[in-house]
Amino acid sequence: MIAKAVAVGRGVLPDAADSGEKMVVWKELVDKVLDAAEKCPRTAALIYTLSTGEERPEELVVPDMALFRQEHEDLGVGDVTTNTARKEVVAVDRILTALDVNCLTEDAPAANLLGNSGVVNCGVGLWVLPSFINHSCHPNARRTHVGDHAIVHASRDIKAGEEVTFPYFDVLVPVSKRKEAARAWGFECHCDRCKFEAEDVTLRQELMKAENDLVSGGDMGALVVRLEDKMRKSLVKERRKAFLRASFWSAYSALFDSDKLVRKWGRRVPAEAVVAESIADAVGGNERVLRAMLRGTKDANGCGNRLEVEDKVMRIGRATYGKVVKRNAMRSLFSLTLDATNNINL
Ligand SMILES: C[S@@+](CC[C@H](N)C(=O)[O-])C[C@H]1O[C@@H](n2cnc3c(N)ncnc32)[C@H](O)[C@@H]1O
Repeated sequence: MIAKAVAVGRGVLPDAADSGEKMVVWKELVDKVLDAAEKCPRTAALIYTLSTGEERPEELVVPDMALFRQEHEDLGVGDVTTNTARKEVVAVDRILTALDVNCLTEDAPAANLLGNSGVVNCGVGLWVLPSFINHSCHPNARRTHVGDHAIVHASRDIKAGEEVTFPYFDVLVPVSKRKEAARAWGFECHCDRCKFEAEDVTLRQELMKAENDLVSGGDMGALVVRLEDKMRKSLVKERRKAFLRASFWSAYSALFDSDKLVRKWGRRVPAEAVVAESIADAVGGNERVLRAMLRGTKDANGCGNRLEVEDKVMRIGRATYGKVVKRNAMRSLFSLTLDATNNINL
C-alpha cells in the first residue's frame, strides 16, 4: 500500500493484506529465464540470438529458423547457430541485457490485454520470435495478450515481403515527439512516415506551427482546419494525409470531443469516422481509433450505408483485436471500448 513514508513524503509499505503478494515481478522473471536457460541449451541458444541493442548492424546474424521449431530439440543446438554454441554456462549479463531490450509489456501501445477480468497487471514477458519485430511509426501489427499467450496479428493489410512492425511507443503524436521516444530506445527512426514528416518542404512551416500550437494549447479546431486546408491545397496524397492526421490526433480528438468546437468547425473538417478510417488504413487500428470510429459512425456521416458502416467498424475491430476474435466477442469488446451510453448496436 502507499502510505506516509518513514523517511519523507509517500512510500510503499506492506500491510497484512499484502502478505503473499509479489514484490518484484522483474526478479521473478529474470530468475525463471536464467533457470530455463541453464536447464535447456535450446532455450539458452534462442535467447542468445536476441539483440542486446549494443551490436553494430553488421554483427547481427540472421538466426537459422530451425532453432525456432520444436523438433529442433532433437537435433542438438551446437550445429545450428555459430554465436551460441560455445556458451556452456549461461552468460548472465548477456541474458539480462537481452531481456531489457526484448521483454514485452502488456501495457505497451502495441498491446491489448484480454481475459484478466479487467485487472491490468502490466506484466512483462519474453517471447523470442516476436522479439525480432522492429518498430515503425507506420506499423502493421499489434499483439493481444491472453494469459501467457502473446498473439501477434496484423493491424492493417500486409503485403507479401513487407516487414512486420509494431509501434514501440505512441505513434499518434507529431514527428518530434516520436524522434524523442525512438532516441530513448537508442535508435533513430527512418521509417517512410518520419522521413516524409521531417523532410517535406511544402508542409514544413505548417507542421512546425501546428506542433507549436499543439504544445501551447488554444483552439484545436482552428489547428485542424488549417492543416486540412493546407493538405488540400498542397494536393497531399491520402496516405500522407492519414500520417499527418495520426500525428495531430490529439487535436482531432479534442475537436471531436467538444460539442462547441464541432459546432464551430465541424463543417470544415472531415467527419470523425472518416478521419478514424484513414488513420487505421495508414497506421493500423488501435483502441483510440476504434473508439473514434464507433462514436463517429453513430451518425454515419460520410461513412456509407448501414452495412458499409458495420463492415468498417468490424475491420478496425479486427485490426485492433485480431481476426481470431469472433463477432459476438467483438461486440463485447466494442461495448468495453466505448462507455455504455455511446454503445452502438452492431
Ligand atoms: C526487440 S529488438 C528488435 C529486433 C532487432 N532489430 C534484432 O535484430 O534483434 C529492438 C531493437 O531493435 C532495433 N530497432 C527496432 N526498431 C528499429 C528501427 N525502426 N530503427 C532502428 N533500429 C530499430 C533497436 O536497436 C532496438 O533496441
